[in-house]
Amino acid sequence: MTLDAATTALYRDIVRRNPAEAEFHQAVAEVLHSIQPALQRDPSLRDAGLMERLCEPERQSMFRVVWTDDNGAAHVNRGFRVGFSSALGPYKGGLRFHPTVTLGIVKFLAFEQIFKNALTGLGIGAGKGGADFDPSGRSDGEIMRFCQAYMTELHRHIGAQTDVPAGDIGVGSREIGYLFGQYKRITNRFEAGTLTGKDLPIGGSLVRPEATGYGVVYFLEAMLAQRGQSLEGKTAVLSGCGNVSQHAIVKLQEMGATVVACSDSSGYIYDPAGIQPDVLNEIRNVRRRKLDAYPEAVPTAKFVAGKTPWNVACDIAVPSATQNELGEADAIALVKNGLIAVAEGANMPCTPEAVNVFQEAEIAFAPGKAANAGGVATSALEMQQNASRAQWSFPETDQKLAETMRCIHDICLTTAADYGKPGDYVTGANIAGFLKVSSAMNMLGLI
Ligand SMILES: NC(=O)C1=CN([C@@H]2O[C@H](COP(=O)(O)OP(=O)(O)OC[C@H]3O[C@@H](n4cnc5c(N)ncnc54)[C@H](O)[C@@H]3O)[C@@H](O)[C@H]2O)C=CC1
Ligand SMILES: O=C(O)CCC(=O)C(=O)O
Repeated sequence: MTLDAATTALYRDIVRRNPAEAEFHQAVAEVLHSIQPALQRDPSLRDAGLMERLCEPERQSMFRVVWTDDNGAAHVNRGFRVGFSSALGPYKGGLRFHPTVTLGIVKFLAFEQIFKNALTGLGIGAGKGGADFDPSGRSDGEIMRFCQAYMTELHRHIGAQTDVPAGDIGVGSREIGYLFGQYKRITNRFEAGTLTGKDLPIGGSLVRPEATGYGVVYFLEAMLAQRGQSLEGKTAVLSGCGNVSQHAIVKLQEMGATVVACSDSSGYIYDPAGIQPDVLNEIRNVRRRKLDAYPEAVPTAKFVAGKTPWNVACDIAVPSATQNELGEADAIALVKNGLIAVAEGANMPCTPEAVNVFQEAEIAFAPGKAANAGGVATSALEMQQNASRAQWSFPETDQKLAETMRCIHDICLTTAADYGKPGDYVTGANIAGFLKVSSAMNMLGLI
C-alpha cells in the first residue's frame, strides 16, 4: 500500500533527521506502510504527535568502552543503548557485540522491538544496545574485561524497572554472566531482574536459551496448520548456526523436518541426512570453531565456502543470522526450488524485495517481529521468576512459550484479516503491535 501524504512527509522527515541509518529507515518504512489501513480506519491515531513520538527514541546513549587485551594493550570501542519506548513496560531487548554495530543498527533493532514486545502481551517496552566490539578470536579473559568495561558505563542506564538488557549476536549466557557480575559489583545489589538470559545458578530461566529457536518453530507449526500442512517430512534450510539456529534445528527435527543446511559468516554446511545439533554445539559453543570443522566430524556433510545457503532446495527457509541477509535473487531461487514457508529467526533478515517475492508467490511468510518473539517473551518470564524468586520447570515454561507463540500467530492472522489482508502476517504483526502500543501511549498522556 502506498503512503498517504501525511505519512510520506513524516517518513521524509525521519530520513532527514536520522541520516546514514539505512536499516532504521527500512524498519520504519515497513511499519508505516503496514499500518496505513489502521490510520485510515481511525485518523485519531495521528493525534497528539503519536506517529512522530513512536518513531523517535525516548533515549539514546553512546559511550566509550576502554579495555585491555591479554598483552596489556588498550582498545577503544563504542557502546550503545537505545531506549525506544517504555509505554508498555521497562525497555527490553538484547545487546549485540559485532564490528558492524552502529547507532543506526541499534535503533532499527530497538524500533522492531516495540512491535514485537507489544505482541507478546507481557508488559515490556522496547530497547536494544551493543558495541562495535568483535568477540571472534578473543580469549575468555578478554571477553570478561570487555563486558566489565561496557557495564561500567551501562549500569547507570539500566535496572529491573527501567531497562532490562539480554543477549543478541555475540552475547550469550557467558557474556550476560560477566555483565551481571559487574553490575552487581558496582551497584552492591543482587538485582537479578536487571538482565535476562542468565545461567540458571545466577537467576536464569529454563527454556530461555532454547526460546527464540523453539518459538520460531512453534510459529511455523501454527502457520502451516493454517494451510492444512505440518512440518513432518519437510526439508528446511537455516542461516546462522548460533543461539537461534541451533535450537530451531533441534525443534524442527523433533517435529519431523530434516534440516539440510545451515551457515556462518564463512559459508554453509550441507548434509541431506540432516544437520546434527550435538556436533554443531560441540564445534560452535565448546570449541568455538567455524563451520568448516563440521565435515571433520560428519564426513557425509560438505562445507561450501563463501556462499549463503539459499540455493539449496527446501520446503522451509529460516533465516536466522542477521539483517538483510536474504535478497530478491535468493528469494526467487528459493521459490523456484519449491519453497512453501519462511519464518524469520533473525531481525529483518529478508530485504523488502525478498519479502515481496515471497508474498507475490503466496509463500507463508512470518516476519521476525512475530516469529522470533519467543526469546523476549521468555525473558519476560525470567523477569517474572526473578521478581518472585521462583524457578519454573522446563515443561511449564516451554508450555507458556508455546502458548505465547500460538497467541501471537492468531493475533497476526485475525488482525490481518480484519484489515483486509488475509494471510499477510507482516500487516497483521505491525498493526496489532501498533494498536497496542498506541493505546498505551494515549493513556499515558503527552510524554
Ligand atoms: N538470541 C535471541 O534470543 C534472539 C536473537 N534474534 C536475532 O537472531 C539473529 C541471530 O542471533 P543469535 O543466534 O542470538 O546470535 P549468535 O551470535 O548466537 O549467532 C549469530 C549467527 O549469525 C552468523 N552471523 C552473524 N553476522 C553475520 C553476517 N554478517 N553474515 C553472515 N552470518 C552472520 C554468525 O556466524 C552466527 O552463526 C540476530 O538477527 C538476532 O538479532 C532475535 C530474537 C531473539
Ligand atoms: O530477550 C531479550 O530481551 C532480547 C531479545 C532480543 O534482543 C530480540 O528479540 O531481538
